[in-house]
Amino acid sequence: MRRSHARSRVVKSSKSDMDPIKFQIRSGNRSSSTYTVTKSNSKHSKSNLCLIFVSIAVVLSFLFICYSILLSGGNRRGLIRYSVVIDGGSTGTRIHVFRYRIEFGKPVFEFRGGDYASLKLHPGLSAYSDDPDGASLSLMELVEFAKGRIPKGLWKETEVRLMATAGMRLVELSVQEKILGVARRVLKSSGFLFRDEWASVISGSDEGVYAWVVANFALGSLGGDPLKTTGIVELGGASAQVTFVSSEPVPPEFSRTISIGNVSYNLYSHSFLHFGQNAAHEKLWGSLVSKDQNSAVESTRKGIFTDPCAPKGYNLDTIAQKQHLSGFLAEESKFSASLQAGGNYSECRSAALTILQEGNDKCSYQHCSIGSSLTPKLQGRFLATENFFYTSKFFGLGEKSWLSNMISAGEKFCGEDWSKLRVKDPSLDEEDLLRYCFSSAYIVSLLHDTLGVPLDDERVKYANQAGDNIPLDWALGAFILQTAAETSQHTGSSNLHSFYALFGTDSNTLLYLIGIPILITVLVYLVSKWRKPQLKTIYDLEKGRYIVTRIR
Ligand SMILES: Nc1nc2c(ncn2[C@@H]2O[C@H](COP(=O)(O)OP(=O)(O)OP(=O)(O)O)[C@@H](O)[C@H]2O)c(=O)[nH]1
Ligand SMILES: [Ca+2]
Repeated sequence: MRRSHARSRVVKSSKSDMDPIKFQIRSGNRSSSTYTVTKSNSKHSKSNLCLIFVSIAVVLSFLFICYSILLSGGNRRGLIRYSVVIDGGSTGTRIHVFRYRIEFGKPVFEFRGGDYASLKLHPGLSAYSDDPDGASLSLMELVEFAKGRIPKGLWKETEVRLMATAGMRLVELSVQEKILGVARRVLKSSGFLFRDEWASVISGSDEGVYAWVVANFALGSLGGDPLKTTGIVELGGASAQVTFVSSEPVPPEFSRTISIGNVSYNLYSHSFLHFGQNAAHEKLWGSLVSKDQNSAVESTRKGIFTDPCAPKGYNLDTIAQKQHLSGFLAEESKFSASLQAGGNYSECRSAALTILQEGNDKCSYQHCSIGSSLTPKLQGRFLATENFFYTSKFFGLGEKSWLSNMISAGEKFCGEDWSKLRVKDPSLDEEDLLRYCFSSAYIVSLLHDTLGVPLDDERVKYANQAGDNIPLDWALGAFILQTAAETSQHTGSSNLHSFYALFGTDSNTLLYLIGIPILITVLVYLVSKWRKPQLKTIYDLEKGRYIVTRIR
């Protein structure tokens, strides 16, 4: 844009060899004048340009890294995972919520504080045999408990599994499927990651292996020398489990092999269904009131049966009624007997042994221990969990010689008058208090009379947690095995883990390693922009003189 015969001169600023861009501006009635806007010279502009590119590139890479971390669930969250296991037990259903980290491709478990929470609701799933839909209420309450402990953004990648045990094994298959169907509906709509096959009744052998895994994880022997591992013997409500590394040959139906890292463990693992403490006690009562010829105890007078495992003065009518109503009695044996409390520990112990040996006559091995199953001679150290722990704690038994002290504690408790026992423990539910007489006899009969553990054997200790207060609950073992297997599958493919491996795993480190260089670059760039303004001199025709002006 330019006016005729106007003079236009272009003066290059002596100060810099910049290429001029010329244009004329008409301002009002004043004659136009020519300004020279000069581009910065190529050298200066090149350095600014590459500075701009560098800072943009670095800022973009920083954003990409943040984005990829967020995409994988956020920095700390990208390292954090959750998992949920529901234990469908005979006396109750317990949900376990686990939080863990992936570090260098390996899962890191803590099982305390915010890393672990559990809630148990009564009754167990098998109690809903007549009303399977009723099971949904307690399952939904358990799911809400878990949701309250997992960030909503992670629900869809959090796996939930329901594993039912002895209580459900005792229920007919068709009823099991109905109850599992209800559970699957609830878990499918929970918002967590769930597949139908993740709700099932697990085998007793699996339950024993999982209990063995958490015990040895807690003791730090998982992954080490098989002969330095610790066995478990677990006295549940409906079943009892025995799992340990056996150097004796083990028939295939009792043999389990698991590998941790490059170590293989050849385990004996078996769950004795119906031989849990509550189931065995029910069996005792059933044999007392039925006319069953091999009843655990003889009747004193016609129709009057004495229960040696009930302290004198305890009213057994409710128990007898319940046995009768629960159909525990064989059809042909009409309910005619009445029960009276005998309170005699040694008779109770021999009644317990009779129950433990039920089925021995059908033994197909060279020798059977419990029922018609084989148990190799126990070797190495053992942790005795669940009812072994609860009853030992109730009697205040120390670790030392706890098994032999169980006898004297049981003799005292069973022989005491019921009214005195009630006064001593008024807060306890009557049936729970009553169970301690049978339990003290059943424990000695199971470990010593049946499995051959010497009364003063210090290799067997009772416990319900180990190591760093890790609960000895088989559900934790199931979670450990499941997570370790999944993580080792995924580690290879996830470059994010190698990213963390490179930059370490702590979010602060990431921040420093990436954030500071960015900051420096941006500061350098900004300072460079704010350095003293680039000035240039131009000749103003109108004013007829040189003026100094700044480049934008
Ligand atoms: N005395 C006492 N017994 C308990 C306590 N908690 C659980 N038990 C008993 O310990 C046994 C096993 O506990 P859980 O594994 O929670 O019971 P469960 O899973 O419903 O039973 P199973 O299906 O046989 O494993 C059962 O006989 C319970 O009655 C407790 O606090 N005190
Ligand atoms: Ca259990």
